[in-house]
Amino acid sequence: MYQVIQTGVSRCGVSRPRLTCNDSTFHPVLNLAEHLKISQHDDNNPRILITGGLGQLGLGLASELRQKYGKNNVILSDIIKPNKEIVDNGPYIYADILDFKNLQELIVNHRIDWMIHFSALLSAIGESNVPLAMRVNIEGMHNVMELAKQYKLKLFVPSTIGAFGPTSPRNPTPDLTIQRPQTIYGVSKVHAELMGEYYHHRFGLDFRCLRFPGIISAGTEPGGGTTDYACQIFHDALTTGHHVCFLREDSRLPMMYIDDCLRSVMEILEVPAEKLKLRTYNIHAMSFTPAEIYAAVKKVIPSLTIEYKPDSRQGIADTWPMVFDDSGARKDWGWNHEIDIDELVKIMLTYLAPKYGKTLPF
Ligand SMILES: NC(=O)c1ccc[n+]([C@@H]2O[C@H](COP(=O)([O-])OP(=O)(O)OC[C@H]3O[C@@H](n4cnc5c(N)ncnc54)[C@H](O)[C@@H]3O)[C@@H](O)[C@H]2O)c1
Ligand SMILES: C[C@@H](O)[C@H](N)C(=O)O
Repeated sequence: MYQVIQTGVSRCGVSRPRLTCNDSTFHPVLNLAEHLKISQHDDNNPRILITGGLGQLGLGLASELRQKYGKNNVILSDIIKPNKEIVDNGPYIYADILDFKNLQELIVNHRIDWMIHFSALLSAIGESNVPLAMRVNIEGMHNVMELAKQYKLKLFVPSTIGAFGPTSPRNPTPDLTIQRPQTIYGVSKVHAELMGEYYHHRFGLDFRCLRFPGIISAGTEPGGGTTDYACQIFHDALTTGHHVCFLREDSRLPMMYIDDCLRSVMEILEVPAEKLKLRTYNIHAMSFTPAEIYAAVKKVIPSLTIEYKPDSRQGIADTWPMVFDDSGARKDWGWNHEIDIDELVKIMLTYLAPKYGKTLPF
């Protein structure tokens, strides 16, 4: 009855097996809906589907959205098998963004109103498998955008500092400027920005896009990007006491704590359309180098040591913005970050210390 096929990738780019069923009486969507009771939507709130929801950002966003719009109105999806906690916390469903018909079925059966499109291969993983990155980041995004147009969904797609390249002004980088990225990740994100804006002007799609800095979180792992060192240094500070950094000490990049990032998504989803002068905005919080974050962590954990062993990710970082100009977002819809570098260090270490059985001096 069941067979194993290979499909898509996990967040680390490895092919994952998936079970399919060849029994024609078995209906995966309806049976799962019945099982999870996800057809019982709460009130008149929007019904929201998150793609790629088991990565660094999706779980946190689902939690915020569920608090605001109701648990059963927010459906997490991915191609990864969820653990029990994820399933207990609200509706979760399998959705491969390369499968147009399946996505269409989900949107119809669950009467989806908004879509948050998180599925992607990030910068470093994308360079290690360019054909797959093209499929997931470009073909998958086409599927999502076309369905959002057909079913008149509000669509949020994140972009990134990686959507800029060596010919862009890097300090600061404005909303509208030269964009000639040199990674497949960046190329696919510029394509998503342009397609979303085209669909908005041509078909009236309510497309909203924020360019995120490198996102730093403790509760979820980063998915294979160029900014991942800025998460890893906190784990190393509390375990081995030594961090091997894959970027040079002076590589300045824009960064943001996950709470600010998730709040930015919650806010942009609700901004009245007439306030949006752009459909793609930069958002900024802080900007630091490995040497600066090392010094900030070392203030709390003086025994921490670091060595710099730049690898292929250095070549990517060298082409990215150092500081984002997000004055457009601040002016048009009131964006404001809350967490700076010292606060970030305090939050990350406070969150992670119990996990590693450590006590902190504050
Ligand atoms: N995390 C950051 O620092 C950052 C910064 C800028 C922009 N973004 C963007 O935000 C979004 C979410 O980022 P993240 O850090 O959570 O990414 P992540 O790599 O942690 O998660 C991406 C998810 O996409 C899923 N995926 C891969 N192929 C798929 C497919 N065929 N169908 C469905 N899902 C598939 C993966 O299983 C994974 O769970 C991405 O679009 C990313 O480009 C993230
Ligand atoms: C910056 C962002 O898009 C991601 N963290 C990456 O490094 O690829």
